[in-house]
Amino acid sequence: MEFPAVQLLVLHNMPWWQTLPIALTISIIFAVLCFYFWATPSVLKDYRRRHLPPGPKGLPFLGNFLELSDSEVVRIKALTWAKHYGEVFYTKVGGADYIWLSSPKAVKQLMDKKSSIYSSRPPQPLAQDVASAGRRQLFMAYGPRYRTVRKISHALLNITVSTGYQPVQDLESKQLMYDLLNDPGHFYDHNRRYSASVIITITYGHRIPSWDDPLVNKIYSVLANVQLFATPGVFMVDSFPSLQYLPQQLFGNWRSFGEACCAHDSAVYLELWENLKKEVAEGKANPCFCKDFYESNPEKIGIDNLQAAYQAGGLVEAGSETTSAFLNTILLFLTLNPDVVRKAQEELDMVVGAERLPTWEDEVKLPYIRAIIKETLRMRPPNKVGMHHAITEDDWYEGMFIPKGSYIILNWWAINYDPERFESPNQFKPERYLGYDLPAAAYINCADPYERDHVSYGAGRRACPGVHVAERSLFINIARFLWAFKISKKVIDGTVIEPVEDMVPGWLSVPQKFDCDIRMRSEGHAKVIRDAWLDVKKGLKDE
Ligand code: HEM
Repeated sequence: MEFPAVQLLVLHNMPWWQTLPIALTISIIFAVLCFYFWATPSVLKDYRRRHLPPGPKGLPFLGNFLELSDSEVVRIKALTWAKHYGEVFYTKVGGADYIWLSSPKAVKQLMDKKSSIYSSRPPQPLAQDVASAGRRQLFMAYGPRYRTVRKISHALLNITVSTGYQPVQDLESKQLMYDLLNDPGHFYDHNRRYSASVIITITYGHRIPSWDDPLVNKIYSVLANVQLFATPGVFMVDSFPSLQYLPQQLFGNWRSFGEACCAHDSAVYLELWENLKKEVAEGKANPCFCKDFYESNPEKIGIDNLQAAYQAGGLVEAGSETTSAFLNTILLFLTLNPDVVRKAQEELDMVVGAERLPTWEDEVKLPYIRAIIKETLRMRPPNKVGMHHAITEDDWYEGMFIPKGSYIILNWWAINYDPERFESPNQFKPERYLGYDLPAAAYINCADPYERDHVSYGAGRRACPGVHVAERSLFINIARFLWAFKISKKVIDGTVIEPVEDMVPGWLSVPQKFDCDIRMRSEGHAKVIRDAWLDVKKGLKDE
């Protein structure tokens, strides 16, 4: 036990300048420990934390960061932990508490019924404060500004207004079928063009007639930024928000990166917004959300120019890649499941016949098509992690303490894959949804949480306001696609090419490009598609 004493003696005999590095090291360790204890809640500071939900033990300082930082494996962990620890479990990243809601009941009781305190978003110094200049609705904390932007998006996307967008979706869907007929090899980008064109027409009043349109490049360059800075684990600062107070050089220069993203994204959105204002001034603006929004004088309700630009651009972000990812995922699952294609075509032939395209009026008579869409949403929720909300007050659930400020995660991988509700959950079986006669939007509000079809449109006050637009796009295109085309695995020189089933790296569940073979069912079907598109095209003044 004489070691410390010997050390002290040695230090004592050293000239003072030689003790400096040791003193510096000790000070840094002391400062880091003080910072950690200041930033990290503990049972010592709050005894109620003894009642936190159960969960996997994490490492000191890091908590469960390492297990949660790879977005490709989080969903597997999320499922395993839900099985092991139950419907509400706890993980930790640095000083942040993560509460995972893994049953329909917990989601209903907390996110839906107590939505006034479960509807914020966690702090994201990079993704929201710096890279989005605090203005992206999707990442915005609950508060007066959020309530204003939410009101705007709901006014634009509620069920009545959304019905008014059907002619836009009908027209774009006719072009999509025509493009698939003439160039089936590029189906992936045709679906993306469709989705971008619908939401850009609704928002800015301009179509995207081709995937090479320069506007698409601009918008997708913004989406690429979002995909990068929103992916958990890529930048430490959004997992450990208190790191924002330390020099950014220690953490990948996150601030400079965020500022560069913000400069780029703001320039894209401001240019679109300023062009729109000019069109309105010159009396040339087409009817669209931005025109009505600008004419309503957004400054009057506290929306500055940049917020207005992000409000419009944010809709395009939220509505384009999500919709096209699902269209492409459905085609992937159809390629892998020829029996499903056969059953869907039997239904379509019986209800629609071969002489005309399916329309929205057919939807109630096409339960199998609706079931295909629900089954895809169940199997591939829109992101790989789960949807993060944040709680703004302390709360309790069945004897478990939920501290204010916790990340509340809608664990859709566990809920949508629960074998008790969905037998053989890894199998694509649309039949399980026969009898679910309502659209997804109606199930979001159903009183019995176990009657909900899936949770892939979120929950509570943050649930997707674009659900009506999204569901109409998925229905009309999948019904028309299956009515018109055969789809199967590609065969080259007698060899069957298995389609890639993986998703692209990043946060969102976007399928990778994959091979499949798409052909017309008959010349009669091809003629209906050609006539439908050429007829609509005649009326388009911009082409
Ligand atoms: C299949 C397509 C889509 C899916 C699966 C989807 C799903 C989601 C989910 C899960 C959320 C977050 C919910 C939560 O935090 O609990 C969300 C938010 C949002 N979605 Fe969608 N969405 C889709 C399409 C659309 C479309 C087409 C639009 C616009 C036309 C849209 C607009 C929005 C907006 C504005 C938000 C932010 C809501 C907020 O934080 O207040 N979405 N969506």
